[in-house]
Amino acid sequence: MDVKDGLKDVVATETSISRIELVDGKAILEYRGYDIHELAQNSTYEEVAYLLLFGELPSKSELELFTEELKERRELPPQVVGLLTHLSPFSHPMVALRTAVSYLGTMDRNIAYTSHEISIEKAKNLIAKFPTIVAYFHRIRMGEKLVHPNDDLGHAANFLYMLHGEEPTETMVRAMDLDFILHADHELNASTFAARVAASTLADMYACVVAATGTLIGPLHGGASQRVMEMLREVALPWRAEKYVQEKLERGERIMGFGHRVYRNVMDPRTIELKKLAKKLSEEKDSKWYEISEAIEEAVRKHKNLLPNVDFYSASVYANLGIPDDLFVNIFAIGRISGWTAHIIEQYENNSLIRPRAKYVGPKSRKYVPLSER
Ligand SMILES: CC(=O)SCCNC(=O)CCNC(=O)[C@H](O)C(C)(C)COP(=O)(O)OP(=O)(O)OC[C@H]1O[C@@H](n2cnc3c(N)ncnc32)[C@H](O)[C@@H]1OP(=O)(O)O
Ligand SMILES: O=C([O-])CC(=O)C(=O)O
Repeated sequence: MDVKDGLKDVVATETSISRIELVDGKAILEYRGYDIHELAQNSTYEEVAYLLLFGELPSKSELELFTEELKERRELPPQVVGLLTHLSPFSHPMVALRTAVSYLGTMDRNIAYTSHEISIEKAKNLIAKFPTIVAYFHRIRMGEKLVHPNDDLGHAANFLYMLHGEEPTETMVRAMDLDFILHADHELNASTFAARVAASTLADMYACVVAATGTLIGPLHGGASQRVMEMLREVALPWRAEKYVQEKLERGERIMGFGHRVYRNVMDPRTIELKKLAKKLSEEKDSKWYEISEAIEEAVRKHKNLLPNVDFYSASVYANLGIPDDLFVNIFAIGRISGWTAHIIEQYENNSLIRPRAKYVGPKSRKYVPLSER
């Protein structure tokens, strides 16, 4: 039996949602056939979420309808708000998010149905409610009054408004929107795979999304950006980056926000966009985080020849958007929920139970010893 540790390079399914291809030392990332750089430049998160769910870019009227539908679904049932107020304020916001998702499932009479129409309804509901859950939990734990969704604002602007309690600037809105677009999908990453494993048993969509959120929080996946921010704070000054990196590598420790299972020695196309965004925000807000990030990037390239991944420059972007460190992974989830739900639907519609084999390496054929003789 051949074992592929971590399923490295194993092609486990077919998908028409996103494509990653490495060509001549460059990476291509496309959502439904559209290049990520073009989407980053021209699109909005609502449009990208529609594209991921339905496979095509929406017409003007389709986009207007979809945007309206999301707005109508933003508010949380009072029971979910009640749940959030009962959680420990010390709970990680990602744990609160997955708990709220699970609770939403208890309120859905159609929970067990996996038909296309019903699944699309659930997906719209989750995409619309994710920002509200995150913003509400944050305000509740801080002892602040809830700021309800504002129908005059788009998805990204409304999230920042609910979080901070004031309307964000044009630059902040564009930055948040772009960040959501860049995080919306990424082929068979660990959290999407977890969602698809759950979906392959025909488990309900809430269960699949709980599996995905539970997987994203890990520091080797979406949880890395929070650790990147801890590192930026620890380094504190750009000139200290090189020594910090060198010593960390000498101790055999990993530098968070670097390395990638698929983009090995190839720049993640999202990092290119996020770095530009981080630079732009640093010019308008605090330049410190970007400058430290650049110094760390240079040092890691020099001492380990590793490239930054999507989580690296996200950290300085979020810091300049006034987002607390422990909400970083939730921001990732707000973007990724469209991709997760699209993958869950794709799995339901072309399903085969995901159940690989394991090579057994423990002791074999042992004789049972009665308790009294042990
Ligand atoms: C959204 C996302 O999920 S993006 C990834 C976010 N995660 C992180 O940023 C955490 C830090 N990065 C990592 O731990 C890894 O790069 C992963 C988990 C992302 C990918 O890991 P894998 O594909 O399994 O690569 P693997 O762990 O085999 O590493 C290959 C080599 O690079 C090294 N390496 C990989 N990433 C790092 C890192 N961040 N810091 C230091 N060394 C690293 C490994 O030590 C190993 O070196 P060696 O060959 O000298 O032993
Ligand atoms: O694809 C991966 O392994 C991790 C990643 O970059 C993502 O989920 O965005």
